[in-house]
Amino acid sequence: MSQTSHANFIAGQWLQGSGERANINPSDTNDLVGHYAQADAPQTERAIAAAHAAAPGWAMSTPQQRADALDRIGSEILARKDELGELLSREEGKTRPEGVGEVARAGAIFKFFAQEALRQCGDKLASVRPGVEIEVTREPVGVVGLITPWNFPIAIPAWKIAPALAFGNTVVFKPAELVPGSAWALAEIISRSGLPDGVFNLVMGPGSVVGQALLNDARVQALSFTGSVGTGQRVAQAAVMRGAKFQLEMGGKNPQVVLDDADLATAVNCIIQGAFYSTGQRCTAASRIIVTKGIYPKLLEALTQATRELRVGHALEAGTQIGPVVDESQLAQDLRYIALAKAEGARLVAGGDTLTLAQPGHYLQPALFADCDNAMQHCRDEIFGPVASLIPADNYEHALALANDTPFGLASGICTSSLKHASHFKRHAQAGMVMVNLPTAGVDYHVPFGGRKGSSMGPREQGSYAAEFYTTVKTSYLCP
Ligand SMILES: NC(=O)C1=CN([C@@H]2O[C@H](COP(=O)(O)OP(=O)(O)OC[C@H]3O[C@@H](n4cnc5c(N)ncnc54)[C@H](OP(=O)(O)O)[C@@H]3O)[C@@H](O)[C@H]2O)C=CC1
Ligand SMILES: O=C(O)CCC(=O)C(=O)O
Repeated sequence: MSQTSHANFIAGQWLQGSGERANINPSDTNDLVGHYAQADAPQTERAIAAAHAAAPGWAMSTPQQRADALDRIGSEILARKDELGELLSREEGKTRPEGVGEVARAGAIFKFFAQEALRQCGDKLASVRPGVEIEVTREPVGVVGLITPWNFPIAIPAWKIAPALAFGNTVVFKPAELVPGSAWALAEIISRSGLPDGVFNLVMGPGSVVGQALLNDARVQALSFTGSVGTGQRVAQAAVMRGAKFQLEMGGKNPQVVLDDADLATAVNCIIQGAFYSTGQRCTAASRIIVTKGIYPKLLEALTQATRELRVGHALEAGTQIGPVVDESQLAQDLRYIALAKAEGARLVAGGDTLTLAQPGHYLQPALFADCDNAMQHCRDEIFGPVASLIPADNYEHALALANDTPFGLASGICTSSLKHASHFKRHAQAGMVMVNLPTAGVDYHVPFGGRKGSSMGPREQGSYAAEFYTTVKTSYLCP
C-alpha cells in the first residue's frame, strides 16, 4: 500500500486507503495534481460505523456549536478562495474566475447554514381535543451519505455537507473520483473546525465500491446524490428497498427560449453563458435554443460569430473563456453527440472540433447547430458538453410547447421584453427553476435548487428548504 499524502478522514483520523488514484489536470495531462487515497468496502463501512457512533451526540449538540463550526469552515474557505479556486480549476478544468467563484459560493453556503442552525423552529398547535397541546418539531435524520459529481467539486459538496451538519446529522461524504483535490481540501478544513470525531467523514474511491457500500448499508438513513440519471436510479432503488430517505439531482436538457421582441445582445449573452461557460458541464446548461421566426436569422448570425470568437484554452491562463472537457470519456461522449447531430441533419455552424494546443488537454471548440428539430436524439439526451442546438419555433405558444417537450425539467429560460409572455412562461414552464432575461445556469446559493420530471426526485436542495431533507418531523401530543 502506498503512502499518499491525501488520505481518507474517518473517525477523526487520516487513514490510508487500500489503493490510490492519480488526479490529472484536464488542461495539461502531463500535470499531476496529486495522488489520493481509495477506500475499499470495509473502510467505507468503518466510516459509516464512525458516523453512526457519533450521531446521537451530534444530534444533541447546541445550535451554537453547529453554527460556530460551520462559520469557521465558511470563513477559511473564503479566506483561501484564490488558492482553492486554482486547485479546483486545475483538477476540473473550469476557468480560474469560475473556479474562484465556485469556492466563494461554497464559503457563502457554509456561512448561510451557520445561521440556519440558529433558526430552527417548530409549530405549536391547538389540538381538536380539550386539554391537549401539540408541538411539531424537526429532528436530525441520523447518518447521511453524500455522493457528489465532478462538475462542481466544492459547491455541490458544500450544499450537501453544510445543511447536513447544521441540522444535526453526521456525514459520510464520497466525492467523484475525477475531483478528489477540492473534496480533500474541504475535508481538511472541516477536520479543524471543532466537530467531534466521526461527525464528518471523507471516503474517496470508486462509486461502484464506496458509493455502493453507502447505498447498501442500513445505518445510512438518508442519501443525497447528484450525477447521472442511471446512477440516480440505482440510488433511488436501493433507498426504497431499505426505507432510507433520498434526494436526487440528475441533470437536464434545458431550453433557452428567445422571442422576437428579445434584446439581441441579452439573448446572445444568455446563450453563450448558459450553453458554453464551464464547458457546458452544468446540469443547468442551456442546450436547446428555441427561437421564434422573426429573430431567428439575426440571432443565428450574432450567435455564430460569438461562438466562433470564444477563446478555448488552459483553465488557468488569463483570457481563457472555455476550459477543457473534464476527461477523455466525457470528450468522447461530446464528440459522439456532435457526430449524431450531423447525421440527424442538424447544420453545424460553429466549432465542434477538438483543438490541439501547446500542452496536451481535452480541448473542444464549442459546437453550435442550426435548424434542429426537438425530436432529434441529440435534442433529447443530456450531452453535458459545450453543444447547443437552435430549434426554430412559429410563435410563443409553439416555443413554450417545445420548451416543455423534454423528459427533463430542471431550468427553463426565456429572453423577451414582453411582461405578458414572461409572466405566462414563469407560470407554465415545466421546470424547477425559471430564468427571464438571464442564463439558465448560475443560481443563487440561498434559495431552493432542483427540478421536475426526470431531473430531480425528493425534497429540494439549498436555502431554508434544505431542512425538509435533512430533518425528520415529529408531532408530539401532551396532556399536562
Ligand atoms: N446532474 C449533474 O449535475 C451531473 C450530471 N452528470 C451526467 O452524468 C454523466 C456521467 O457522469 P458521471 O460522473 O459518470 O456520473 P455518475 O452518476 O456516474 O457519478 C456521480 C457520482 O456517483 C458515483 N457513483 C457511480 N456509480 C455509483 C454506484 N453504483 N453507487 C453509488 N455511487 C456511484 C460517482 O462515483 P465516481 O465517479 O467517483 O466513480 C460519482 O461520485 C455525464 O456525462 C452527465 O451527463 C454528471 C455529473 C453531474
Ligand atoms: O448553474 C448552477 O449554478 C448550478 C449548476 C449545478 O449545480 C450543476 O450543474 O450540477
